[in-house]
Amino acid sequence: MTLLAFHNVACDRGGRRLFAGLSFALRAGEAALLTGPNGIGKSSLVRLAAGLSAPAAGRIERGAPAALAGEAAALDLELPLAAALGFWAGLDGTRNRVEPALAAMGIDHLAEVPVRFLSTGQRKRAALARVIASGAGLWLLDEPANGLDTASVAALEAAIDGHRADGGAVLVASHVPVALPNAQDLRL
Ligand SMILES: Nc1ncnc2c1ncn2[C@@H]1O[C@H](COP(=O)(O)OP(=O)(O)OP(=O)(O)O)[C@@H](O)[C@H]1O
Repeated sequence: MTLLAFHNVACDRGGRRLFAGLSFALRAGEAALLTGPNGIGKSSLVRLAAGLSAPAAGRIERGAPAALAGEAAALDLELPLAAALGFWAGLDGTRNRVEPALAAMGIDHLAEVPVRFLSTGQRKRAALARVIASGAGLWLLDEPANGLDTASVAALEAAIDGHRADGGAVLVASHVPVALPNAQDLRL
């Protein structure tokens, strides 16, 4: 089953063409690592994959719901962490996944701490826990290792491995090495 496919996609931003003719597909269990210099268009590609913007040319297919972890954590700063994640999980119908997601990212001890008190790395881990708890088949992770300590990068890698083993697919844009066994290499 194909979870994400780009067919001859072009992307324009601010009236400038960032890339064109891009085709790739992610099937169940697959991953792609997206790399390239600053400003080349990695985040723009991830936004296209999420359906947050439209391609200038070509076609994008999604075969499963997508969950995006980008620059902002998109969590209510005033709520305790578990409740902030629970808000999204409630919309996704996956409240039972919040606790295991917190544990997967090693932040279960912070469940009752308001999001505004979390450190940069803890917020990043919380944003990743939100994706893990979403139940979405397609994970779109834009610089997921930014601000993470070594143990948290390992936790992220383990979560990705588990998601792929469950038939999910993952697109990761990263400047920092993230171990993604047998991943497609997408270089912009
Ligand atoms: N809303 C926007 N309007 C106009 N130009 C934009 C907009 N968003 C991004 N751009 C431009 O599009 C280009 C690609 O940006 P993008 O964020 O996709 O790059 P990136 O490869 O993810 O970079 P980095 O490695 O620095 O995160 C940049 O030149 C950026 O200035």
